[in-house]
Amino acid sequence: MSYVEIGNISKTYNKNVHALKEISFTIQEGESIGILGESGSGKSTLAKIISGIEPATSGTITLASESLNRKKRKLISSYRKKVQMIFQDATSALNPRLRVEQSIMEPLSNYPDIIPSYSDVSSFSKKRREQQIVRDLLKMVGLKEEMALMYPDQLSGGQKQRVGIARAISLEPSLLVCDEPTASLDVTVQKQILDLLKALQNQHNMSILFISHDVRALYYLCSRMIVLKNGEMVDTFKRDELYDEARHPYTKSLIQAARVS
Ligand SMILES: Nc1ncnc2c1ncn2[C@@H]1O[C@H](COP(=O)(O)OP(=O)(O)OP(=O)(O)O)[C@@H](O)[C@H]1O
Repeated sequence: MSYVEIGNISKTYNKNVHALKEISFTIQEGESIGILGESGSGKSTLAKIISGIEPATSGTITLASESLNRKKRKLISSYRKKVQMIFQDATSALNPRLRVEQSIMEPLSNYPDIIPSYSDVSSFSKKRREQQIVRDLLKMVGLKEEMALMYPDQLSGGQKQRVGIARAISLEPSLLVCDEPTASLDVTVQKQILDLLKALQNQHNMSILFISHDVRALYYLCSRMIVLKNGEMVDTFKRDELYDEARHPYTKSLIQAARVS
């Protein structure tokens, strides 16, 4: 059975904007799936629905055989712990008044019972435990320990995105939803972030849903891709089928656009 099952998800805004129409697909444990589509195709809407941030108008989401039932707060809370999201704009995703260490600890403070498996902290006092967890997470995302005390405006775009990733993986999610996390970064930093996501995915056997309009980023990271156009799923294929003749004309036009840009 698939780890995540998305069944006929539709989303309508203001009664007449059909942002998503009957989207269905599955994600296996440890798999990285790419969602490709131009601006307005429904990518962010899908990301928010799968992350549990926004409700779908209709359809179902199942994670490890458990349905996302938005009417039951306990289920929503357990779902949100397992599915974390990182955003395109790392600056607005971080509270400017919080130090890096506070931002990183924020999600874990909502789940005080969790002792993360990446830190051996069970016998520590609360303060020492938090310091050690922050230290371990900073290391995992390739940031120096000293950065724990900095504020977001003292960090580069790539460093902020790494802090966002540290926050997101702090709860050891099974699924990480990444909504264009590299779009506002320069090319070399983009590659570093993609490499970081790849490494974390391998270390933690995490599934990744990576949303982008950048065919090259998806090709680099994802083993399977889904193409959205005007809220509809028009194509789906494995990574090595990207350049096949059988691709939907819309997919071909996105590939062509990536070649010339
Ligand atoms: N809160 C909202 N209220 C009304 N319409 C919305 C809302 N959010 C999104 N939409 C509409 O839904 C459609 C899909 O938007 P969405 O942001 O999901 O696209 P996208 O593929 O992520 O675009 P981009 O790449 O530009 O971020 C668009 O027509 C958009 O205007």
